[in-house]
Amino acid sequence: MKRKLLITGAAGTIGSVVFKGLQQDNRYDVVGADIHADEKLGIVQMDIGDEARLAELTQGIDTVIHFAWIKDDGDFLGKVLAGNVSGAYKLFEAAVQNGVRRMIFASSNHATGYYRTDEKVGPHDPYRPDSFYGLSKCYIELLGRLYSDQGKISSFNIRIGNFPGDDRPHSERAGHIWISERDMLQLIVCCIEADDGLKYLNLYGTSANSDNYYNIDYLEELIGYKPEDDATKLLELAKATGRNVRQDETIYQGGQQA
Ligand SMILES: NC(=O)C1=CN([C@@H]2O[C@H](COP(=O)(O)OP(=O)(O)OC[C@H]3O[C@@H](n4cnc5c(N)ncnc54)[C@H](O)[C@@H]3O)[C@@H](O)[C@H]2O)C=CC1
Ligand SMILES: O=C(O)[C@H]1OC(=O)[C@H](O)[C@@H](O)[C@@H]1O
Repeated sequence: MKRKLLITGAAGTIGSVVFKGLQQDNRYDVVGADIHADEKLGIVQMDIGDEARLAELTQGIDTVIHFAWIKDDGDFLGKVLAGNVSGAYKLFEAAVQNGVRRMIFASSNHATGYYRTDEKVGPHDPYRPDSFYGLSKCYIELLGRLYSDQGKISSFNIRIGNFPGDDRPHSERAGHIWISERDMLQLIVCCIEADDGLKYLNLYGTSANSDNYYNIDYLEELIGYKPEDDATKLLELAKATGRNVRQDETIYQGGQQA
């Protein structure tokens, strides 16, 4: 039987690529949902704050892939807490009520953005959020930890590096954290298909960048993730062909200067 997937934020930069990729994979039946419905693309309407709609959409779902996000870090009490964090809670509740097997959450490199750029960071290093945005990602990761420890759902948090939407790295910083479209799709499939015994996982989502800030090597053995692209090489090529590469090396991995 096909696995039934729900993708939130399916009209967004990453969600649209993943939605299209998974629709073409005959192992899956995919429902794409977003606050901006798109009839042509088959994306249904859903507001992450609407509990009744979430209860409806999570029925019969095997795996939820949660990308929906309101990008406004300036409004901590409103958009961040009352929007994104509360929305994630409502989604988890609906998923658990409907017996969803696994939640894959689009976390971010900014959950640990205050590590220095000369450090190599792995999933067991302590949180070091560099913004309210990063902090809210930590909070939602821990929501997943709680539900997982309670035995209610398997919960994976992918700390995505940089996915700009045109499938190429644009800056020195991206050279350390970028992920290509095909690697993102592969990683999502690996997370969906990972052993049911894996109840909780934090991982960094990047391509095989030669200068990665993060340790991702163990993922091949653990979940079969074998990234094919390397931002460092692509940036060298870009420079050689005269394309502009932003010089934005910073003190901290998340891009903060102080
Ligand atoms: N693009 C990147 O480089 C990175 C993205 N991420 C995370 O990945 C996720 C997706 O990122 P992008 O695709 O870049 O963002 P995006 O802004 O392009 O997509 C977000 C989608 O969520 C939808 N949305 C917003 N509010 C909603 C609501 N109340 N209910 C339902 N849908 C709603 C938007 O309409 C949009 O289609 C986000 O959670 C983001 O924090 C993490 C690290 C890096
Ligand atoms: O750090 C980065 O480059 C990216 O990190 C994120 O978490 C953001 O969602 C994305 O808009 C940034 O571009």
